[in-house]
Amino acid sequence: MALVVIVGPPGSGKTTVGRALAAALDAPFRDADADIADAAGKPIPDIFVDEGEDHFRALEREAVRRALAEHDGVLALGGGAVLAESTRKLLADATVVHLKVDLGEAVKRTEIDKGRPLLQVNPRATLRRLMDERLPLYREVETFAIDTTGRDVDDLTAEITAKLAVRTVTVNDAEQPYPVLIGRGTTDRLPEFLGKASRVAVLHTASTAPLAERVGALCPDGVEATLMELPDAEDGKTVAVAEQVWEALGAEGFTRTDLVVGVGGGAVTDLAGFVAACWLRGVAVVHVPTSLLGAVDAAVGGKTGVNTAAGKNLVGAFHPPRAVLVDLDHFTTLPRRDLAAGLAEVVKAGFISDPVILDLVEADPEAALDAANPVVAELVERAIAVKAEVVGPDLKEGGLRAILNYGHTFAHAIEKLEHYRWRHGDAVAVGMVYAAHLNAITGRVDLVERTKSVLASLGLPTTYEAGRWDDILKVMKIDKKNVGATQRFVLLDALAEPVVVDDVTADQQREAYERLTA
Ligand SMILES: NC(=O)c1ccc[n+]([C@@H]2O[C@H](COP(=O)([O-])OP(=O)(O)OC[C@H]3O[C@@H](n4cnc5c(N)ncnc54)[C@H](O)[C@@H]3O)[C@@H](O)[C@H]2O)c1
Ligand SMILES: O=C(O)C(=O)C[C@@H](O)[C@H](O)[C@H](O)COP(=O)(O)O
Repeated sequence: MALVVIVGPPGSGKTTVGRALAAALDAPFRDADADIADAAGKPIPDIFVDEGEDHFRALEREAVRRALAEHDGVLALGGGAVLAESTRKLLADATVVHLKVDLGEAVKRTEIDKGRPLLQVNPRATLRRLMDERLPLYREVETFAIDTTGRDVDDLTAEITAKLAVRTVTVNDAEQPYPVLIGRGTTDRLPEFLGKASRVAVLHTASTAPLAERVGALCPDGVEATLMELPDAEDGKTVAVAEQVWEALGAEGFTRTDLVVGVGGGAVTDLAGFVAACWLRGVAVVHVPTSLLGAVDAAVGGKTGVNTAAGKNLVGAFHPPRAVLVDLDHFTTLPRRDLAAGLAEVVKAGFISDPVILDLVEADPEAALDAANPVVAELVERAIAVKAEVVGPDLKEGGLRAILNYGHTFAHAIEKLEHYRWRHGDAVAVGMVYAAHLNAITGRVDLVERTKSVLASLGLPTTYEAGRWDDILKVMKIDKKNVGATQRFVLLDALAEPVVVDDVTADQQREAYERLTA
């Protein structure tokens, strides 16, 4: 395992929690204070008495340097170890857990311990001074912080273990690479991505209001969070709603260094990204997707936009986020139908690039529909990895990115004809069946049955109303992929071999519709 370092003030529980964490991770535990005492051949209070604090700090720097180089497991540092700049530099690349505790509880936890030389006289005042002095240094080195006040060791260990399991996919955007954090509790990492913001606009809907409150509360003193509630789903993805948000930003005096945070499904993150792209010609946006679809698709890649009378997503901008915090805990409140809709885009990633996704879903569709099942984490990470590989080199859809539109030509037509009342993922599911028929009709690959069966196993629709071909064709003719009057489709030459083609005839298109609706 990789090294995990525990820091924090006296009484925060570094040794106790460190030991429990090591046991939970089945990894060795090491205590830097014990190393110092071993090296000196006497207990730490005796070092303070005999040689003084400066000598102790020199021993500590060396003990920590050695432990960081040698140890592979959990390492607890003494409370003052971060005072050394050389130690803080060494911690820059490590995973550092900062244990916090409030003063009253720290006093209680330390008062019976006579092994703490700095706390022998006036412990409360001394602890307060040490905590005030060292807090900025713990913050400087922390990967994340956990408040231990009033909590038991098992509870703390479970939270730290979950936070350590966070995976990061980096989107190598040409202008500014950005991280997509995937795991449980990633929402709490927001403070790392505030930059120089003194104002944060948290955009959300009624369904994500409690979470938006929590996100606002993560902003430290000096950073003012304003919550802005949007109409739900596609009703929020309009120019009129964007304009209301811009007016609110103006009233707040929102500047170029301030930050927009989108907390919600794909509709919220699309709107939040669009608002951020246009305000002052571009301010930073961080996405906290709360739907599966938002996490695996909408929040990643920098496509932002609104719907207009002309069609779906026809007005928008490419505006990559500063970071995406995919918190798997949020999916547990998603209705099954919305989980399934998100899985439609996951399955799309399987067909265009990563067939292991299809194998996983086919092996156990019910597990894929259970937000608490570990397979969901794997599916999410795989789908995001597919998206990151595509949008990194091609933000503006100059070529490769079009493959992400597999199934979407027909899907966007359904969405428009249904006045955006269909779930996006449902429409994409039907669109992929249409694309599968086109693959077969144009002599490429026959994945029709596999497509229908994997989607149906998730409870997704695989067919559409008959008798609407003329309306559908009309909408497909204004698809964004088209070049002039030439329609372009994303098809598959084989599984995971997508291709963008411009020679699908009118008869083939109609035939695919007939087969879809038969
Ligand atoms: N920008 C892109 O690259 C991209 C990619 C895919 C989709 N999209 C867009 O994303 C939108 C679809 O996203 P969506 O499927 O998330 O729809 P959505 O945002 O409308 O959310 C679906 C429903 O789930 C609710 N919801 C969200 N999170 C919840 C939670 N944790 N618990 C309970 N309810 C919750 C919402 O309030 C909403 O009612 C479409 O507008 C689509 O065009 C954009
Ligand atoms: O990110 C992309 O590029 C995609 O095409 C992802 C699609 O899954 C997504 O539905 C996107 O909203 C479609 O974009 P659009 O440009 O076709 O509106």
